[in-house]
Amino acid sequence: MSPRERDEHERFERPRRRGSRPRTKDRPTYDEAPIARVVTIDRGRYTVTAEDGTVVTAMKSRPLGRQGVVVGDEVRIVGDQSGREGTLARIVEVLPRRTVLRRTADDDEALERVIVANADRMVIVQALADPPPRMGLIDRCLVAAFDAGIEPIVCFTKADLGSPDDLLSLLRPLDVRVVVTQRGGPLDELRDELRDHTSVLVGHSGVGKSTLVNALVPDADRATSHVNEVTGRGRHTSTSAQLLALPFGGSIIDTPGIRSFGLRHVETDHIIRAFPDLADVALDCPRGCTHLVEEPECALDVAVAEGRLPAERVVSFRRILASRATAAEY
Ligand SMILES: Nc1nc2c(ncn2[C@@H]2O[C@H](COP(=O)(O)OP(=O)(O)OP(=O)(O)O)[C@@H](O)[C@H]2O)c(=O)[nH]1
Ligand SMILES: [Zn+2]
Repeated sequence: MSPRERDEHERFERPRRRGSRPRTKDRPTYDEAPIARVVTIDRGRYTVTAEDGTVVTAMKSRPLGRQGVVVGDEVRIVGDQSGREGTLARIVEVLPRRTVLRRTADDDEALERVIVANADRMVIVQALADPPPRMGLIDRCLVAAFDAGIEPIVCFTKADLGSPDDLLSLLRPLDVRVVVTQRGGPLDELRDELRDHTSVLVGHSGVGKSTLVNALVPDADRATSHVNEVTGRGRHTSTSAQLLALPFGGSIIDTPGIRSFGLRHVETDHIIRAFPDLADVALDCPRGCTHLVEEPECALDVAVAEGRLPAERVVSFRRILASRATAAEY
């Protein structure tokens, strides 16, 4: 460690008291350490971008303890932030997360894992054919988005191979926005949805995510190889999500690692929040009502019978609720 680095170390590690609201005696504060964003993670090495765009490799430092750091996190870093090859900064603090996308780790495991932090939009990518679209999978992604308070949109790809009409009629009662794309086709509508947002892309292998990402971020490959220069590791060994800045504002987080969304942790209350009209009516439900079709006195049924709610909206909401219980793997 150079003398300059050591100085910086001490400056940030010395506990400081602030004004009238002192922190715990032994806990250092890093309020002046620069903020960076985690763009990808590979075997304990965190690639972060500083506010000026410098790409820095960092590791977790002791003050974090067992706290997780995920892609999309905003962190404070100390140490060498030059980004030069072979240098390593340290992550000393994770800033409060605005959103977290999580999943139950496994069906036989009660653990929840955070996948991505601070996304405010989820793009559910499904091909119209090859591989065939699966409404059940869209439903499960919607549940995950509603649970996390992340606004979902559905992006149907490969429009040259199939028609979106049937799926559109299934989605219409859910009030979810949809864009339809095809390779080489216009992307203006999708760009409008992504601009100035942090969007997490989910979808299984082969749906055309890379094709989309490359069209949206023309230098995505270059950015990836730059990361490789820094970490000295190959892209394909990583199962981490990766955050890419969009040239028109905002960023996207590609998630090759998401193979499944265990959804056992998701509570009905979290889903119904995304359906304000139903939530209003459900205030009249008996205590503990699950709002599922077998509930004898669910207020949603009463409202449908009295013409206060469209039946198809309640049916769609129940399909979403029920999708939590279906197989996690996709
Ligand atoms: N016909 C057609 N094929 C497409 C379209 N978009 C992508 N493809 C093809 O579909 C295949 C999968 O596309 P990718 O972009 O690699 O899909 P991905 O979702 O990134 O898949 P992984 O890389 O395995 O995660 C490739 O052969 C693409 O050329 C499209 O709009 N129409
Ligand atoms: Zn009910």
